[in-house]
Amino acid sequence: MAQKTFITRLKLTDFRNYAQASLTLDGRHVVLTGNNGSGKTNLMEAVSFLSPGRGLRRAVLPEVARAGAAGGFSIFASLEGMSGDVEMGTGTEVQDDTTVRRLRLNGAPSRSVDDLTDHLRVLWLTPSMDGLFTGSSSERRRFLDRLVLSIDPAHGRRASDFERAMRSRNRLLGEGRFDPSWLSGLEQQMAALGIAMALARHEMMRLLSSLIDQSRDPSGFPVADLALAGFLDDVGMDTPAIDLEDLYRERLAANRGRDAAASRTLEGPHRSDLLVRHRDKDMDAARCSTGEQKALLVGLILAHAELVATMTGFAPILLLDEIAAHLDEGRRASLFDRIDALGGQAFMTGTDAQMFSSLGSRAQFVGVDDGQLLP
Ligand SMILES: Nc1ncnc2c1ncn2[C@@H]1O[C@H](COP(=O)(O)OP(=O)(O)OP(=O)(O)O)[C@@H](O)[C@H]1O
Repeated sequence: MAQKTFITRLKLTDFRNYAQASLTLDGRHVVLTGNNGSGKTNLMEAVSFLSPGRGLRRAVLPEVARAGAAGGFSIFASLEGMSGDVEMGTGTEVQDDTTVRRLRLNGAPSRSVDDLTDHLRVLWLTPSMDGLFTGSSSERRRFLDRLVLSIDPAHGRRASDFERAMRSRNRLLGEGRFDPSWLSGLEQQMAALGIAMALARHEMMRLLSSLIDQSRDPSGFPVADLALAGFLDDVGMDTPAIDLEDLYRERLAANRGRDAAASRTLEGPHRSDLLVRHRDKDMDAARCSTGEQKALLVGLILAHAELVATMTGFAPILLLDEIAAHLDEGRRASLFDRIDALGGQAFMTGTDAQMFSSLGSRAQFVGVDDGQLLP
């Protein structure tokens, strides 16, 4: 059984609609209830900032600090993490009109927010992800990359380095500078990084699919069949990585003219798509009903949380925004049982505490009222 990671204390300053707020937690699940617009999702967003990136809303950093606050925001958390007890402090500072993210671990400044992954994995599901299957492939790629990142933290660096090399290549091609020595260097980098990204995504799919196949889900969330498409579909990812790299590099070199005409690189991991099918209905997720899509997504997130727990040995922190809405009592109860069985700390929100009654003493209930926390 995976060990638990959990937050014991949280303190927010000038974060969204919170001027000052603090919360002491005892390791149980946390149910946040309150009216619309009271600050439930904001609190979850604060927890999501305890992982690299821009949080569960993919926020533009300057917009996160409380409107009217003089500087940036700050979040302090004490937690029992993957490397023992740790104090985390993160937030923003405004320097010369630029907002920069800061991180302190146990009081010492940290080089990079990526260091957060030494201590904690935070996964989330929010209503804004409801359109994942019908939305653009870029949203599904981002979703997939977040899944990969939680078991392979180097994935984020690979993806941003690939993007940088691709942008440079696009710029050279756009300016008509076909100098092979520059282009070859960039294409070499793109091939190494792009194939590493694609292999990491495929490995994630393989692990998640096998876990989904093995687990018999008593809560009845539908089984999803997962596949990747859109990059090197004609080759197959079981080809040795070195051959895949050579092949992709050769294709980039051969397609310079075509890419220059299109003003972008037409082949690469930036064009991949995650394909999800409802197994029992044998139907593309995008064609399933809204409720079925939501159920597929919940099933995927829970399977992913189980995978993270298995791979890291630590159950992740889960942020589940409005997860209980639209579920009947029986389904809700089995969902809570499955969340509980993960062995981690889950934060859940809803407007009505009654909806979470079957959690009983397994959860701490916290009221949220206009940027105030009422434990
Ligand atoms: N930077 C900010 N400064 C001050 N207030 C903000 C800021 N950003 C968002 N808000 C406010 O936070 C509130 C939204 O909070 P949040 O999304 O957490 O609500 P919620 O409790 O999850 O509501 P719902 O049940 O409707 O989802 C809104 O009133 C919004 O105006």
